[in-house]
Amino acid sequence: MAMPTIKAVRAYTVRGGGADYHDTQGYHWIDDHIATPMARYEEYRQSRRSFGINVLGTLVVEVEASDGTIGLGVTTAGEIGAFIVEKHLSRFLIGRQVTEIEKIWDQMYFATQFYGRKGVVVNTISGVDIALWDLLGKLRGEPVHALLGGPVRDELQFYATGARPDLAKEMGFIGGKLPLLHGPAEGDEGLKKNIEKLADMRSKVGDDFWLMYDCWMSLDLNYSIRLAQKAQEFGLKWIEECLSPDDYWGYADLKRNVPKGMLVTTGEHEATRWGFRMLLEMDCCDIIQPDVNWCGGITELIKISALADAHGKLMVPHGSGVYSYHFVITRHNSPFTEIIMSAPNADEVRPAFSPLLLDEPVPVNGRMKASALDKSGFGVRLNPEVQLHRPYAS
Ligand SMILES: C[C@H](O)[C@H](O)CC(=O)C(=O)O
Ligand SMILES: [Mg+2]
Repeated sequence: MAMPTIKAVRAYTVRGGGADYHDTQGYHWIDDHIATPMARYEEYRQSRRSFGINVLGTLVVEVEASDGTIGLGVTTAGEIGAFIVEKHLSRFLIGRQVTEIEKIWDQMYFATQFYGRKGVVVNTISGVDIALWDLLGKLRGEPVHALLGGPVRDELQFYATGARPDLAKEMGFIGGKLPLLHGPAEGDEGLKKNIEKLADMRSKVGDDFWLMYDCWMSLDLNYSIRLAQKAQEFGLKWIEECLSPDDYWGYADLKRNVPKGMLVTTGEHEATRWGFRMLLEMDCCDIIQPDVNWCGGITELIKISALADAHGKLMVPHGSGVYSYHFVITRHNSPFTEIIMSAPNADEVRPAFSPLLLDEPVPVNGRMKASALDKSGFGVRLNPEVQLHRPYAS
């Protein structure tokens, strides 16, 4: 079957929410005194926005085929990403068959390797890759999950990340992941408060509900082990992203030293098959958590997921809403998935990319039927009311 070719690539930026879920305004639990690597500086401890966690903003990529069909991808990369798409990556797309996804990925990655490999460049590649999968699905009239081999189960199960696991339990989720509030710079007093918070939440949710701590790269090995040991009494299911993503050796040590039964997870700031190969071969964790928006997109996630499977590990993606759902439903080693509670008080379920995308399905009672994903491509569209800016139109 002759497929259309790619006729245009457009990159837009958006402020105030969308893919960059840290790009919030006013009070939001996600910006409220959370432990970070910058919390060693008192002036950056209270708010993550104070050190620029929201500086990138959202990148929207549109890839248009010769028949006018448009594939859409969004990610965290903002204006830098828009520059990379329009000035560098578009040359690997214009005039190509829309089915050339693997070759386009390879060319985007190796052409940017001298200034890329991880971070904002791979976020940007991910956004383009997602738009290509969306376009292919739309042209074939199939959901992306069908292109990936189809569902292996009838529904997705979710845990919720946010400040209120007690409310998440009432909403039907299988677990709640709390942000760790205090890091090593706040000493033993902070450690005590972290444990009190967990104990309080455990008393509210009962014994059978999963509770996890997200440490967002903010700890050192010793603090992580002490936290894990003290948290065991309160049934902490996993301890997440304790250390710098570059400290593979520290993660391997941590995994050997947490209490038996407690899981170590990481990977949301890791990228590509090579980064995840390090985590897997060095036995750094029990669950890897690539973010589809940041790890290289769907094309790279296929490889990362297979590597994890071959190592007997689970792959439970970080965030990325509908882009994760289409993948998770197709893989046995991804038995559940995450939703980050984007409501400021974590008291209601909102679509991950709201208000930027329309038609994104949300879990109901902590679950989502596979049939909710049965639309062409990723089944989402841009909200016409959201203002887009195209800084580098070529
Ligand atoms: C809550 C965490 O600090 C972060 O904002 C989100 C995250 O790491 C996760 O959902 O995982
Ligand atoms: Mg995390």
